[in-house]
Formats: sequence, C-alpha cells, structure tokens
Amino acid sequence: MTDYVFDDLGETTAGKPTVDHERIAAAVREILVAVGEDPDRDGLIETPARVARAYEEFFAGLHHDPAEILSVTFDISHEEMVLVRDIDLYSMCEHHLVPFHGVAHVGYIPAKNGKVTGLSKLARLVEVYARRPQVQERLTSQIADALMTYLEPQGAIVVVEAEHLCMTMRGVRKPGASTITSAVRGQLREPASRAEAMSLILRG
Ligand SMILES: Nc1nc2c(ncn2[C@@H]2O[C@H](COP(=O)(O)OP(=O)(O)OP(=O)(O)O)[C@@H](O)[C@H]2O)c(=O)[nH]1
Ligand SMILES: [Zn+2]
Repeated sequence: MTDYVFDDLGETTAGKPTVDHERIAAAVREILVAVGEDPDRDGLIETPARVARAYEEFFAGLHHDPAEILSVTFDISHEEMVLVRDIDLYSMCEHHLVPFHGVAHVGYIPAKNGKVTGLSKLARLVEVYARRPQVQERLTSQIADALMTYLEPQGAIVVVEAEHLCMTMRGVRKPGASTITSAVRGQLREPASRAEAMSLILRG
C-alpha cells in the first residue's frame, strides 16, 4: 500500500486512496481468469494491483471540485477573449472503458470587471472532467458550464478533438477518425463572435 497517492491533478492525498484498490484488483483478477489467462503467472501477479493504481489516476477527476480550481481569480481587467489551445487530454469512454485522447481548446470572455482565472486552471478544469468515465459531448459541455457557473464570464467556448480507441482497436476499427465537439455559451453564441473564436481555435 502506498503512503502517498498522486492523483495526477497536482495534488497529493497522503494515505487517502480515492478508489477501492482491493475491489478493483479482485475484479481485474476475475477478468484475467475470464479471458483465459493465468493471473498467478509471473508477469501477471502484480497486474491487478497495478491496474488499481492506474484506475486511481484515470478517475481522479471524480474527486476534485471544479469550484475550487476556478476559485483562483485575479484582478485583471480584460474584456476580450482568453483562449488556451491544445490542452492535451486523456479520458475513458464510459461505454467500453477504453481511452479516448486528444486536445481541448478552452476560451472565455471575462465579465466586465469580472473574474479572470489562472491559465493553468483552464487545463486543470479539463483534467477534472476528463479523468472520469466520460462521453466526449458531456466532457465538452461540462467544461463550458463550469466556466459559466464559477467565472460568470460574458461567454465561453470549448472545442474538443479526440480519437476514440473504442473505434480504433475494436468495433468499427477506423484509426485516424477524429471527433470534434463544441460547447458555446453566452455572448460567444452570437454568429460573429462564434466564428472569430472558431477561427482562432481551428487555425492550423
Ligand atoms: N456520442 C458518443 N458516442 C460514443 C462516445 N464514445 C464511444 N461512443 C459510442 O458509443 C456507442 C456504443 O454503441 P453500442 O452499439 O451500445 O456498443 P457496441 O456494440 O460496442 O458499438 P460499436 O462500437 O459500434 O461496436 C458506439 O457507437 C461508440 O462509438 C462518445 O464520447 N460520444
Ligand atoms: Zn467506447
């Protein structure tokens, strides 16, 4: 048992695992038996415990509060768009529990004399929602809705581009297919603002 659990969101929770390691390990052992493997052979003996540790990272977002992340605000007067592009993300498709990965682009227009958060907090927000069992559409809208709720900006835009391994290594098997989802809120829904934001986000 580890003393410190690194949840990959930049926090350390001393001695407080966020998942039930023993239960995950028992389930993984069962899966190995069910697929016809010997869970007691040398290479697999530690695997259930390793998977439990990996799952703790994959699902760390379930135990983080977006309100806390976006509570760090600065007194900066800026009423134009703030956009962080190409935020790497890894998530787990909730249908098959295999990864989907890609990038998120997150932008908002702060309220007049309103809240501006730290740029890294936008990336942390992506992590909080990505590190859960997810579908891409919900991931995209949850990020946009959190921005609207906690920063109360004039508008917000989130675009996620991702490749789903459930479409690549199984099922329809279409490697390279990417899915683009967007969520646009507030003033950024106006066609001109939306078009400008999209052109910044999608430029090559
Ligand atoms: N909308 C949406 N669908 C997703 C996402 N991730 C995976 N899926 C889809 O979820 C669907 C699940 O479909 P089912 O027919 O229940 O499952 P399945 O038989 O494994 O489907 P196939 O992948 O077509 O073999 C599939 O079409 C997946 O491509 C996502 O983030 N958003
Ligand atoms: Zn899937």
